[in-house]
Amino acid sequence: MTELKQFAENIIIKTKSLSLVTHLILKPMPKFSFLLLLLLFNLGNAQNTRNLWLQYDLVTDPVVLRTYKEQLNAVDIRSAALNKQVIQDELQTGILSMLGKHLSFTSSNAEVVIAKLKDLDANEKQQVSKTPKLESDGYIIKTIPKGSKDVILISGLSDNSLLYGTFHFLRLLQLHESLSDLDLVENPKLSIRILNHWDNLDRTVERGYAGFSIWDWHHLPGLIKKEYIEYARANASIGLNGTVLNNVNASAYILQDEYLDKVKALADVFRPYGIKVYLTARFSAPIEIGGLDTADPLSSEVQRWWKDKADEIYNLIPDFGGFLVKANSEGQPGPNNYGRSHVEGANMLADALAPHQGVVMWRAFVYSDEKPEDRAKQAYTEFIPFDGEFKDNVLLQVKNGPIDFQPREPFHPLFSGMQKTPLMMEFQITQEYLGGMSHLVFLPQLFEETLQSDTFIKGKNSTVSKVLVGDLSGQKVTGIAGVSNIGTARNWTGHPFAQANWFGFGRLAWNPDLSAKAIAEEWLKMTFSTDPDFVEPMSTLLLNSREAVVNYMTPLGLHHIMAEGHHQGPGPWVDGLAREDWTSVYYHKADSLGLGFDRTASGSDALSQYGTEIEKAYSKIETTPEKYLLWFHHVPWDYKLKNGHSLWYNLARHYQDGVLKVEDMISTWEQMQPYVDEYVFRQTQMLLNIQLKESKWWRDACLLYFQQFSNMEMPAFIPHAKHALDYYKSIQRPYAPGIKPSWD
Ligand SMILES: CO[C@H]1[C@H](O)[C@@H](O)[C@H](O)O[C@@H]1C(=O)O
Repeated sequence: MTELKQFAENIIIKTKSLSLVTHLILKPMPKFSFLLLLLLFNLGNAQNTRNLWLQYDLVTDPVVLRTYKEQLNAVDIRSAALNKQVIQDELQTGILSMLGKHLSFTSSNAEVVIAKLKDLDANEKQQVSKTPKLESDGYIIKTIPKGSKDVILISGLSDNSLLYGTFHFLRLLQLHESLSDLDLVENPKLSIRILNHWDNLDRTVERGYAGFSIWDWHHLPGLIKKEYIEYARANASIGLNGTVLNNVNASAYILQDEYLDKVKALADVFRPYGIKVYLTARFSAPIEIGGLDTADPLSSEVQRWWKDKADEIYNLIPDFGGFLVKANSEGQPGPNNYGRSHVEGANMLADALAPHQGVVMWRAFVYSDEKPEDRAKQAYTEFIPFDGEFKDNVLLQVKNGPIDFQPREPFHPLFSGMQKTPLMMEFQITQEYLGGMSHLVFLPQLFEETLQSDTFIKGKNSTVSKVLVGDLSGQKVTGIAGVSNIGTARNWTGHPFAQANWFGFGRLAWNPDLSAKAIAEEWLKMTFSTDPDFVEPMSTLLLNSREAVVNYMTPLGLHHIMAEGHHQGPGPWVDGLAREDWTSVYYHKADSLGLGFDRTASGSDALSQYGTEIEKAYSKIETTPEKYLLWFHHVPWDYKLKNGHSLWYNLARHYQDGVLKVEDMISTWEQMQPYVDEYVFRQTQMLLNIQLKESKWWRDACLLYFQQFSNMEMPAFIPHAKHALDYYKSIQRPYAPGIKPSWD
């Protein structure tokens, strides 16, 4: 009976969502109900992908399990009025699930003490007196002697710091790390760590591939869904502290009273998890919902309207974070509509929020209807003249690259150029240009590449990450935003591996210098298994996945050759059918001489926006890193790259390597069945096969399209090129004017 009970306990514990059920029914349960439960749930090796990285799997190594069980019996949560319950519940759920035992929460004899620095006793205070300075969200986890035994102290300055410390502590157990002699100090390097939801009020999600918006506006504020709590918990566990609820292509209605009540309900749910709510503000709201006939930022009635609106919001939500704004880009209204500048627009909103300590996150993604000579230059050209003119509570939110969330872009030149303005990074977690929910791409690799790029603004090693955290400019408000990939999909993100990108974004938001490798290992262990036979091959798979997608979509610096509108699948032959002048050649410039966009002084001169070191290095083909070659240069088809082969040969090689990498991913995954649940195994297997098909589609379509310009033989390693040709002919769309495919 004891064994059966243990067995049932383990299985039930594995279904984390049922841990409360376990709590209530295990002890008094008679024998037959165990069997019934087993039959009912028949859970086997059940990962519940809704639990994300908070699986809290039972520790299977008997030595580790025994040690943890001995070490953890009682916890003393001394402070944290606001989120004390959240901390206690998380510890109980985590420990019950991982160790199969209940913790008691008591002040006597506890092995773990969770308390703000000010609530420590004299002995504890003395033990931590030499710890480095803590920021408000920072924490320490330190083993200190107390009487005859060791106590683990989790401490910090604020309520939230204790929450973050608790999640870190639980992570140590998830990763099977030792709990002896702990001496950890963590400070977040960025103050605003935020998700941007591109969620519309009708619950569609712009560029969302994981179902509908999780915000059920219709039933709010009356119905508080469990998802809201799980969402906040997941974000808190990785250190995120804010969320913008609505799309940057905004509806003004979210600012109406009726919606603000709904927003308040969400803010109330998120507060104990340290998550602040922000909203996108539509610049023309004073007209659309305020009854004014202008939204001119210099009009006093418009200024009054925004001040009153801010007061109204803060009255409901005292810790409201502020506004995100997309202005004068892709048809959105903005100050330019009234002949005013971005600074005049942003500062007007900043004034309205300042009395409440709110911030304005003004987006630098300006993409005008006028055809610019080179879209990559536009944001820099428009914003540099305003450097230093924004109010203190304005941050300029800049996409990682100068075009638009491509599989690979050089960093945005505003990160080196705009030195007197607080800059926020904007990454896209949803995979708009990276295969939607069908492709497995581990984005922390992409994020790391941007964050560790050298801007050279204060000499070598002036990385983008240092710019962001304020080390180089001394900027006080700092931040990072990630465009969310979350939706109503049962596993939150559609592709089960897209959860890793949400997780990875959060971890990098806390510390932009973490390595993608460390993040991959953490996520795999927390989500699936700590077995090295799983973690090692799978982290290699994750870390190779980003280069695979770059290769089969846009190798060697190619960009924006995706199909028009939806951006899924290849479309080098057309971009914007309605715009004759914006046909394919705009981005890749393929012609009989070569391929690539000349952004040097002989071309659009976008390169000069990067400062002298980079300009000097990249102005010549020979000294430009090959990964950015076609971003900056128009390269002759027969130009010999470093390996001695022509551009054309190398292009084909990259496309083919991308496909081969996906084949490798499939064969690695086939070996992983024992470590993951059946459904996740099959789902990922099917998705990888779709990815393989689409990688070939990309390869064949792009190579065949470019071949008509290169006029060179398809290298022999490209299989079935002739079949692909038939396929391509069947899907091809109109060409750039004057260009005829060679097979016609
Ligand atoms: C929200 O609009 C998006 C648009 O869907 C997307 O295609 C482009 O990447 O960028 C825009 C932006 O970032 O504003």
